[in-house]
This record gives sequence, C-alpha cells and structure tokens, in this order.
Amino acid sequence: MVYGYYSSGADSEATLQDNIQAFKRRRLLPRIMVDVSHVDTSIILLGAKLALPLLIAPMAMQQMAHPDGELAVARAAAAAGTSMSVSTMATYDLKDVASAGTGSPLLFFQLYVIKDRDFTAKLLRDAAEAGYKALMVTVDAPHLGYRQADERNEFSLPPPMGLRNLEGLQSKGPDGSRSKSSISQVFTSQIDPGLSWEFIAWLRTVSNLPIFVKGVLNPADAHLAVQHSVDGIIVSNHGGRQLDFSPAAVDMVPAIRDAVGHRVPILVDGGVRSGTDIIKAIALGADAVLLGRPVLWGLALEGQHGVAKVLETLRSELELSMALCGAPTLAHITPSLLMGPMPRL
Ligand SMILES: Cc1cc2nc3c(=O)[nH]c(=O)nc-3n(C[C@H](O)[C@H](O)[C@H](O)COP(=O)(O)O)c2cc1C
Ligand SMILES: CCCCC(=O)C(=O)O
Repeated sequence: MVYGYYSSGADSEATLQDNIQAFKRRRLLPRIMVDVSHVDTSIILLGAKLALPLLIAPMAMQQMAHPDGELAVARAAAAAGTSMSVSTMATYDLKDVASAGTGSPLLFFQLYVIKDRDFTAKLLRDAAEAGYKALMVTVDAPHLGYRQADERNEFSLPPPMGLRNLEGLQSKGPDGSRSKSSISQVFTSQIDPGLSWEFIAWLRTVSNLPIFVKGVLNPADAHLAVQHSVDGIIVSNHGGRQLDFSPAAVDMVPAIRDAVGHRVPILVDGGVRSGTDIIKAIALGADAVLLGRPVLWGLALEGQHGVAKVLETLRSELELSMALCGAPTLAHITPSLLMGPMPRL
C-alpha cells in the first residue's frame, strides 16, 4: 500500500513515464579543452547558498518510509548543504522538522490551502516562527489526481501516524468524495479547490515569506504568476500524479523561460534521476531541480543515511558530468550543451 502510494501516478501513468523519457530523449554535446580542475556546483537561491542545484521536493507522509520520516530528510538536506520542502501533509510537526533541518540553507514550507482560512493563516504564522524561509504553494491540486493503486489498496495512513500539522482541523467527513483512499477523502473535504490568482494577494496579507508557485506547466500561467509578483516558479506536473497526459515538466521549461525571462527563478521537477538529468534541466533554462521519489527510496532503506547517500550520488554524478561537459560552473551550462529530442526514443 505504501509503495503503491509513493510510486504511482495518475490514471494510465503516461505522464509519470514521460517525465523519465523526456530526459532520456536528450543528448549532451560536450565542450573540450576547458579547465575543469575545479568544478563548482553551488547556486544562490533567494540569497541563500546551496551546495548543489538540487532541492528536496515536498512529499507527504514520510514516516511511512521510516520512523524518523521528515526529520531524517531534513537532517540529510542540512548535512548536504541543500534545501528541503516540508509538506503540509507531513507526519511530523513542522516545528520539529525545522529544528531537525537547522543548518539547511533554505527550508521551504509547502502549502496546501485549507478551506478554513484562519487555519491556513495560523499554519503560515507557525511556519514563519519555526524558521522556514520561503513558501511553496502547490497550485496543481484543486483535487487529488486519481491513483489506481490507492483505490485498489484503500489507502489510509497507518496509525499511530497522523497529519500532525492538520490536527485541530474540524473533521468534515468524506464530503461527497467517492474515493476509497482516505487521503483523497481528506483532500476533498479540507483543501480549497476555489483558488484563483487573487489568492496571492491574500497570502501576502498573512505572510511575508517569498512565494514560489508549484505546478506551473502553461507559459501563460507562468506569465500570470509573474504579473502577480510571485518570487519563483516551479515547473511541475506533480510527479505525474495529477493530470495524466500533461506534458513532461522538463519539456515545458524553455517556453516558460521565454515567457518570464530572468525576472524570477525557475525550478523544475519530475523524473530527475541522475547528474546528467540536472545538467539537461539547467541547459533547458531551469535554475535548479527538485528531487522527489528517490529521496523516499533512500529514506526507506536507511533513514537519514539513505537520503544522504542518494544526495551524494547525485552530487558526485553532477560534478563528474559537468567536468566531462566542459562546464566548471552552473553558468557554463547553456542550451548549446544540448541536442534536441532524439527521434524514435
Ligand atoms: C509520495 C509523494 C507525495 C507527494 N506529496 C506532495 C505534497 O504533499 N505536496 C506537493 O506539493 N507535492 C507533493 N508531491 C509531488 C512532489 O513534490 C514532486 O512534484 C514530484 O514527486 C517530483 O517528481 P519525481 O518524484 O519524479 O522526482 C508528492 C510526490 C510523491 C511521489
Ligand atoms: C493528501 C496528501 C497529498 C499529497 C500529494 O500531493 C500527493 O500524494 O501527490
């Protein structure tokens, strides 16, 4: 049941597969005779220095993978000098995760907007007080996508685990959801499907933290996001878990970069599995990437140590591949390093 929830995508999983294929279709065209005796993988994001252009994506309910759950992931992110994003649907209190992540250069709090706006405002106050430096507002999930594995397994969070940051929220029952997945029922009853761009202005009245919107695919929306003064854009199809047959996120990066220019940072996620994938995403116009499921696999195997190994593997792959590309810094990763999608792959 847990593996089904973590691994699955929406419906036929076409988008889930496409996220991986979109990277595999591309080839790198290296430059030679460039001094790569020192390779620098670091990046500045929101004024914070990250050791690598790889951040940990928000993922719900991490205690199902390991008893230390989000605490272990936060510790591994801090030790690797990178950023973690903590889901509204975490199984540890957001304050405890922030303490565990002390030393991380940039902790994001991922917001699912609760229908009860007072509750949402309180969550945001708690996040700021706990030391989170930025918000990731997920905008591609007015409803949870349909995931066959969760229906088949009648997914529910095994007790005593709970959604610690939603405690105190009045239970509203299934509220018309016909899903057999209890998490999908919670989502339907508590999460606000009524958001529009005016929400960003409301958010500014209750939080001073920089706002990234997560789940942008259409360049027209990227343009609107910037018009509504967001601080960053995350190009994402939610790991193929929301709208099936939406495009691979990385394929949309060039058009979104064209739409917004360099006014805000652009992150992308979905299907990043190697150092060369990170190079491809940056060459297409992203500033950095988020990593999803591989973090959960590391967590399940060996807790904090397992997550650390996943991050270290990607870091060393990135460093070696940058050297082999003739790119001693991230600024050297330009579109000229890329060949377009290969036919018939
Ligand atoms: C098990 C799981 C739980 C997730 N939970 C959340 C969440 O709570 N909030 C959110 O914005 N995105 C969530 N996501 C989406 C991720 O943040 C990210 O967009 C996606 O996993 C990236 O794709 P990848 O897994 O192929 O790397 C979740 C993804 C997975 C796999
Ligand atoms: C109700 C938790 C939703 C988490 C999520 O975003 C996902 O499973 O993709």
